[in-house]
Amino acid sequence: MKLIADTIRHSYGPLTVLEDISFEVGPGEVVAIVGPSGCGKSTLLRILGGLEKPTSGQVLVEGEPPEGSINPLTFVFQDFGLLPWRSVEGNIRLPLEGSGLKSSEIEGRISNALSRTGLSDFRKALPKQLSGGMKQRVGIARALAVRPSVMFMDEPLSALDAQTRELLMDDLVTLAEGFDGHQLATVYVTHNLEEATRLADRILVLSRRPGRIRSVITIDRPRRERSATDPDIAKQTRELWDLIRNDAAEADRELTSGEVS
Ligand SMILES: Nc1ncnc2c1ncn2[C@@H]1O[C@H](COP(=O)(O)OP(=O)(O)OP(=O)(O)O)[C@@H](O)[C@H]1O
Repeated sequence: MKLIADTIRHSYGPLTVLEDISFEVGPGEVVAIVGPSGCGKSTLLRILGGLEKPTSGQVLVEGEPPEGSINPLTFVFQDFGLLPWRSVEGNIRLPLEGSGLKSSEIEGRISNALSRTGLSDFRKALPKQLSGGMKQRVGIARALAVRPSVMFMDEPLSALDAQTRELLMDDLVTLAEGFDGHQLATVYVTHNLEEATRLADRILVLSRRPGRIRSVITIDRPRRERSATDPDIAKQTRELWDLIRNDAAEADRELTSGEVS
C-alpha cells in the first residue's frame, strides 16, 4: 500500500502545528521525519496513522493491504508499550485476540514474529526480565504479527543505549527489506539524524513550528551498504544537522523561555 499525505494542516486551538505537508511513501520505502523539538513530528505521525484528524488536508492510501492484515497501519512506540503482566508471546498475541483468526493461524503468526525478531527463546519471559533492546523487539514483533502495510515508528530507538541501538538498526534494515513476499512502507520519526541517514530513502526536514517541509533529502546508497563509519553517511548527517541547527536552537530557546515564563 502507498500512503499519501495531501496538504495536511493542523492546529490545536490557536496554535498551528503543521502547515502544508504533502508527501508519499510506498512499499519498501522508509521516509524519516526530522526537525526541531515541538515542530509537530509526533502529531504528523498520529494524523498519518489515523489517530488524529487533521484540521485540513487528507491522508490517502492506495492499494490493498496484505492478505490477512488485521491492521494495515501500525505503530511502534518509543516506550515499547508492553503490558508488564503479559509474557512476550502474550504481548504479541494481544492485537490478534478478537481478530477472528483461527487459533492455529494466531500461533503461527506469533512463532513467525518471534523468530523474525530473534525472540523465540524468550517467548515465556515477562517484559521486566528483558533488556530495553529486547523489549523493543517485542514491540516490533507485535506490530509485524498484524501484517501491516505501513509501519509508523516514533523514536523507536531513543530509549536504548548506543550499542543496542546499533544492533536494532540492523534489524530495522532487514525489516525494511520485507517479509513473506510483502514490503512495508515505513514512516520513521527521530531526533537522531544518523538513524535518519542510515535508514531512510528520503528524509523530510521540517521547519520549527508550524512544521513545514523545508527540504527533502534523498539517500541513494543501498541501506545494507550504510554504516556508522561510512564517510558519505557521516557527511550527509553533518549536512542535515547544518540544515536544522538554527531552527533547533531557536526551538530550544522558545521551549525554555516558555518553561521559565
Ligand atoms: N493534544 C494536544 N493539545 C494541544 N497541543 C498539543 C497537543 N499535542 C501536541 N501539542 C503541541 O503541538 C506541538 C507539536 O507537538 P509534537 O509532539 O507533535 O512535536 P514533536 O516535533 O514531535 O516534538 P518533540 O520533538 O519534542 O517530540 C507542541 O507545541 C505541543 O505542545
